[in-house]
Amino acid sequence: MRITDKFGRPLQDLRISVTDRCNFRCTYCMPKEIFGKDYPFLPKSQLLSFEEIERLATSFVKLGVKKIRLTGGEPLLRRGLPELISKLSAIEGLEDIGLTTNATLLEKLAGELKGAGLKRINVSLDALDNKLFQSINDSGISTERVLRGIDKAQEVGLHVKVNMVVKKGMNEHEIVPMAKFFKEKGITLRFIEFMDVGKTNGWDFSKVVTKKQIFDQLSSHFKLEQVDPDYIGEVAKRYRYVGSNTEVGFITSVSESFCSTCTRARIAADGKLYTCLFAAKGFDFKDFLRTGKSDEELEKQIITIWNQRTDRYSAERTEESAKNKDRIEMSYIGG
Ligand SMILES: Nc1nc2c(ncn2[C@@H]2O[C@H](COP(=O)(O)OP(=O)(O)OP(=O)(O)O)[C@@H](O)[C@H]2O)c(=O)[nH]1
Ligand SMILES: C[S@@+](CC[C@H](N)C(=O)[O-])C[C@H]1O[C@@H](n2cnc3c(N)ncnc32)[C@H](O)[C@@H]1O
Ligand code: SF4
Ligand code: SF4
Repeated sequence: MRITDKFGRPLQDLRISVTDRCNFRCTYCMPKEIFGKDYPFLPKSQLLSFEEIERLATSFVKLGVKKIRLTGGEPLLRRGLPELISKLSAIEGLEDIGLTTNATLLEKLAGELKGAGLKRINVSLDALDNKLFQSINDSGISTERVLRGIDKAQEVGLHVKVNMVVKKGMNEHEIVPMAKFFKEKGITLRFIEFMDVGKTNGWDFSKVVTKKQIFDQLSSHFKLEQVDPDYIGEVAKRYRYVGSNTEVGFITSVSESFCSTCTRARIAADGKLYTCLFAAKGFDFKDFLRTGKSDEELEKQIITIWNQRTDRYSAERTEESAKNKDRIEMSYIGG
């Protein structure tokens, strides 16, 4: 079945945040001043169980979802995650499962994840320089540990891409070193424009490094050619280093919105369904599932929500909306 929203955009991808906890305190995502020792993270009873996630995912796949991405918080902190991947891998009609992670537990878990049916993984790393990386993640974890996780993932046969958030004054000088390093390794690196997700990360237009600025830096070191998208609605704009098969990508939510082809639904850590990364309100599927609703009722509810969807936050972003509009925090919704 294929369902569409008010702008004719089909429902094709589902991103599921499996925990709101993280062992990093990236300054642009979970600043320590807000997410401190006393921060009220969700108790386990308020997270969807694996059975609940499986049930929801099965309904979404029936309604057209082809791709599921697990995220967080840090998804590898959720105990038994490979078990969830096994359950999701068995859903008929689901073509792709991905995981987005900070990779601190990847060296330990890569084999199990692969064994459970995971094929690809996106690792977040914002700098090679260890001091700088530690000042960004604010948790003392080293670049080396992330790189060991990446090596292990490749060793067990997971396809790896790397995500780098670029923020003015934070890590622009790491753009070229990161590109060189991952080009050598044959790993796709994607540069992400700093986004105004949530209300706690001190976002400001002046701190955004745009795709054009990043591209200009790269162009003085590498020759790049554009690559056509693999499918409509692909998040990253892709380029290839001329003469190789290695790619770089740009995720341009701020300078070039991609809302017109957005096919993504999101289930946050608290079991609420959001139809945009920048939404303020979600529909509580945890409560819905826990009050004994049938699969038919579940599917009807998803259809109703998707049919009413009009989200296009990035396309409409203004200084005013970025400052004042309420929106869910990144660590709940998972990017
Ligand atoms: N504004 C916006 N940003 C998005 C959207 N989807 C993903 N992103 C951002 O893109 C960055 C990379 O996300 P990933 O978790 O690696 O997922 P992906 O890029 O869809 O992964 P692939 O399937 O490998 O292309 C994160 O910062 C996300 O928040 C979207 O629909 N809107
Ligand atoms: C919220 S994290 C969750 C998964 C995992 N903890 C990780 O970092 O990969 C998902 C992605 O969102 C990105 N992200 C977080 N905050 C962001 C922001 N304000 N702007 C752009 N990307 C952001 C992260 O760099 C990461 O690639
Ligand atoms: S970006 Fe990922 S690793 Fe960093 S604080 Fe957010 S959830 Fe944690
Ligand atoms: S801003 Fe919202 S509607 Fe636009 S691409 Fe991102 S998630 Fe989709």
